[in-house]
Amino acid sequence: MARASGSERHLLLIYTGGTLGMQSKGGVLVPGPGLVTLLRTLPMFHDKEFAQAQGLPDHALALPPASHGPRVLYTVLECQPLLDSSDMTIDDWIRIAKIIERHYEQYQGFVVIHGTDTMASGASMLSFMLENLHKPVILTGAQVPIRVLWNDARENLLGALLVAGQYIIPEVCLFMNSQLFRGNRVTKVDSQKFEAFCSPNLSPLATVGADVTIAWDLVRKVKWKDPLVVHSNMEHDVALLRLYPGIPASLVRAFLQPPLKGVVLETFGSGNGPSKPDLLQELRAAAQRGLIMVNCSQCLRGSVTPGYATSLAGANIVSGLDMTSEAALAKLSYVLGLPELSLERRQELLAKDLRGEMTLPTADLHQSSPPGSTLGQGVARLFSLFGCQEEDSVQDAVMPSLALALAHAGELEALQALMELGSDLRLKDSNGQTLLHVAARNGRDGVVTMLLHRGMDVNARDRDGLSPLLLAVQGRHRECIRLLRKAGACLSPQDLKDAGTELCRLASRADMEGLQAWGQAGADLQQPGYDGRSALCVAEAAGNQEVLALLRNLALVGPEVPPAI
Ligand SMILES: NC(=O)C[C@H](N)C(=O)O
Repeated sequence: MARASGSERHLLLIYTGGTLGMQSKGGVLVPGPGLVTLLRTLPMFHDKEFAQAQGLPDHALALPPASHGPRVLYTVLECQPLLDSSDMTIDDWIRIAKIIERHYEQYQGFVVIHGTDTMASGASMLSFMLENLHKPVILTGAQVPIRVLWNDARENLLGALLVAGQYIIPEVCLFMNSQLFRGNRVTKVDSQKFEAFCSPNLSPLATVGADVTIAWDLVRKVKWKDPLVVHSNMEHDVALLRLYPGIPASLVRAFLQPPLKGVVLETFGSGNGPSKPDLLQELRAAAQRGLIMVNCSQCLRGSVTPGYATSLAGANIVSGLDMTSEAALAKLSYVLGLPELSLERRQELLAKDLRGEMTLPTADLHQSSPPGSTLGQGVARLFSLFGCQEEDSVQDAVMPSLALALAHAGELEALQALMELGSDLRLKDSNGQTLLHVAARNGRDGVVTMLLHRGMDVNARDRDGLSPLLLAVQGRHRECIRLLRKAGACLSPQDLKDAGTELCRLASRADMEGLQAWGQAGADLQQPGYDGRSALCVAEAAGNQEVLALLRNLALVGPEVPPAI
């Protein structure tokens, strides 16, 4: 695969099965092959013209351009066999982790199409298997197949591709119904509604509406120097046991027998269970045999706490705090799969927050905000997020949008800091506007000065043929016009011609400020408008002495600096 340019990001879309691509056979839904063929025919998933014009290889699909951010290209990898996620096992998730490992350097992000039934388990497993993840891995799926007219498949898939392609959220996530969740925090709560998942103890990492809102303070920080480690040695002999009122001790004993090595006990309320001596005795005996147990509540929200006499204390059970059962089982499988650790060390690891899967009681989530503007704070967060990493993927994906936003807001210092980090000065937004366009359009004198010092092309044109100078004139940003003119900005012959009609319009409205801006930019005040009359004629006909004086004055003084090109 060719290396994507700064304005493109290439993702791997791994299709494992699930309802999203299912077809009806004999009256029931079964995983269906050929998803890529369908995606190629849907304009929202493939911009054929762009692919042809760019000569993209056959395997690459291209999303249509988004309003901002890089173009997302993706390649589909269809797994064999495709599975209903109810048939998936730890080995299937290990296979997915290995696919990601194999293609890790080639792609800037990964989207995994997965059935929703066990997606929370899959996302949890993958989150522990993929240590030091630097790139987004987003699982998505659907409640209704993509081939059905009214479905959630298209929006889920498109949202997952866009988020993975445009933001560096270096976690295993789950995207459904416009929300991006941390993968090991979710659980499926609805078998029918599009809102199938909830993340009971952690807010979404991102929400996609008219805008994409990312909760950067929740996104996990990455140690960029540490390489990805894929843990494929997961323990299979782990299980979940849901307690219920009156559960017999004999049943618990039978369940906890070898080869079981770890169990997640799903307990009542804040981690409670029946305090019958025979039951507690079975738990203690299991712990003595070396069985590792984790206590997770059957409640969706809240945490396990040792507040009651019925809290199963003394049975050597690790508190799962606010973990979901899916995350706890995956964590057990991971921790028990780590080689050569003592039982105590494994229990210690289980009690730690390893992948953001649980909230430690002491965690201070309300750190004081850094000073400065909201945007400045965002940049500070980003800097802390990326630390001293050398990943060019950060520059490719985050920096362009951020730099444009900073130029727009006139955040000079933050923009300079971004430049030091290596942000590309030649970047453009989806309308082909440069940072200089954006700063000039918004009258950001400081940013314009800095960009001119850095040698930006002063006469660059956007897709509509507009230059920074024209945008500064339209905004009547006099200081920007002066700076640009001084740096050699000129109106083109076409600009000069088009200016005739605009000058007449301004003269008829006695818009002194507008006329001054055009005069300062070097417009020819004699230039006739569409009906052959010049601004001077218009002012004379209206008898507006003030406008006449201004126009004559401007005509006498002439353009300040270089003549028009
Ligand atoms: N909505 C779905 O994807 C359900 C399907 N049974 C699966 O998990 O594969």
